[in-house]
Amino acid sequence: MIQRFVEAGCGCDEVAAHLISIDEALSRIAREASPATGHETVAVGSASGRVLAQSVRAEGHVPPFDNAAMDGYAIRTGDLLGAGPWTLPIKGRIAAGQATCPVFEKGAAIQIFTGAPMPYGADAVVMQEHVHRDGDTIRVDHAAFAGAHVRRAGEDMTKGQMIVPEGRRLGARDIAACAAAGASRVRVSRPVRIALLVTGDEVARAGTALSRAGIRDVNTPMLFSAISETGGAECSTHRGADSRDALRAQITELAATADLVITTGGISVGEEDHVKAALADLGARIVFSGVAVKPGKPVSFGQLESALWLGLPGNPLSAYLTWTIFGPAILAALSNQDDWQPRRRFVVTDRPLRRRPGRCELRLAKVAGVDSVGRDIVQVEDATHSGRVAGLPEAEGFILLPSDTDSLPEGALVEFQPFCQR
Ligand SMILES: Nc1nc2c(c(=O)[nH]1)N[C@H]1C(S)=C(S)[C@@H](COP(=O)(O)OP(=O)(O)OC[C@H]3O[C@@H](n4cnc5c(N)ncnc54)[C@H](O)[C@@H]3O)O[C@H]1N2
Ligand code: MOO
Repeated sequence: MIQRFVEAGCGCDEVAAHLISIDEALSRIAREASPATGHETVAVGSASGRVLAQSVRAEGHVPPFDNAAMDGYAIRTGDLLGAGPWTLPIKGRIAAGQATCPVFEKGAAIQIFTGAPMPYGADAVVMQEHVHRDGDTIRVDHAAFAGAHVRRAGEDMTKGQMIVPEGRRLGARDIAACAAAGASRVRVSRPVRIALLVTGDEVARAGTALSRAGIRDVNTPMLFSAISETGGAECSTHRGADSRDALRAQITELAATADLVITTGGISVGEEDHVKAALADLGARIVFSGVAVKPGKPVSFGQLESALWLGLPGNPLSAYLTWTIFGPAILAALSNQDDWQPRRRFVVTDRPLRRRPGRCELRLAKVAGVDSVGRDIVQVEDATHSGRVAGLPEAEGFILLPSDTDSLPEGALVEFQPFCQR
């Protein structure tokens, strides 16, 4: 196993000692965020992204009965004794879904189709390609072993077997197993209620004309989509004004019903950055304010009454990357998901890298090959620009350059976090 050689995000920033590491911020989130209460029962087909609140066990054996794995003929291997070939009369036909089966007669065969129940007395299926059929008889040239092409009752799941444990955020693979186990409805945590408040007077609503100093709103659709990708949340979107009084009123209203209020923008040090001041006015408890990460330094987290608050920077790449690092951790805590952890792995760089040390730097990256010992080689951007998003569609994730690293040779081992985490 490869050991982590430097804690990701550790160390101090060159300008602000109050910045904490990514890992410290994640552990504060885990410590401070507790589950939003409430469960509900939903159809298994609609449960993608929801967190299971009650383990799913197999309600019966799966498959429930012995059945044919191939289209062919159900036979009794005891009838194929001595040297072949053997000729057997066909005495009946069983299709998948056919509940009443013809009685199997010793020395005979029943035509059978994939998924059809095995007739009592038969112990193997000979594929139709492996017999010569002539009217109502088949000629079998090769002996079959007992159990050939038969799927045994319970070979996939046995009655009562634990299939998906409580605390799992469900994806298609879990849903497949739940459905097979007979769980047509599942008990899940209620959706996390998120209010997304995007601030900035310069940010134009989608579909409106840009003023001379206006820019397109990236954060609203980007974060709404990122939240949907994780799943298990209902997200309302709101526009925030660049005014402390207005923000105070808006945040108060949103925090009254949301489990999590996410703000973007307005958390840096400028005179026009009013989000933190508004939260301070409201008596919010700040769990952290500033992380030694580049981009995304101002990212902040706290609690206001019963709602959590995640303050993301306005710069879209900063907002996206900090959401990717911290958002799923917060959603995991709120929805009682217990299998969440950052899925970082070690990869090697495709080129030498130089940078100014200070904060843990995130650089967009994509896997571009494999080295001679099987490690993924990632193609890394030369620099991180917090306001640029044109590189996002091609990126598969980002590497984390440790805070005290100023240069790395080509082929250096670095941590990589893929996008699309649940
Ligand atoms: N004097 C200093 N200035 C800044 C510092 C600092 O330490 N000292 N930190 C810089 C860093 S790092 C970041 S990150 C930003 C964070 O600023 P805010 O979170 O307060 O964000 P805003 O100032 O509101 O916006 C930053 C940038 O992003 C654009 N933006 C905002 N919202 C959207 C949106 N919905 N869609 C697209 N683009 C958006 C906004 O127009 C600004 O250009 O502060 C630095 N400054
Ligand atoms: O920390 Mo900021 O996100 O670099 O622009």
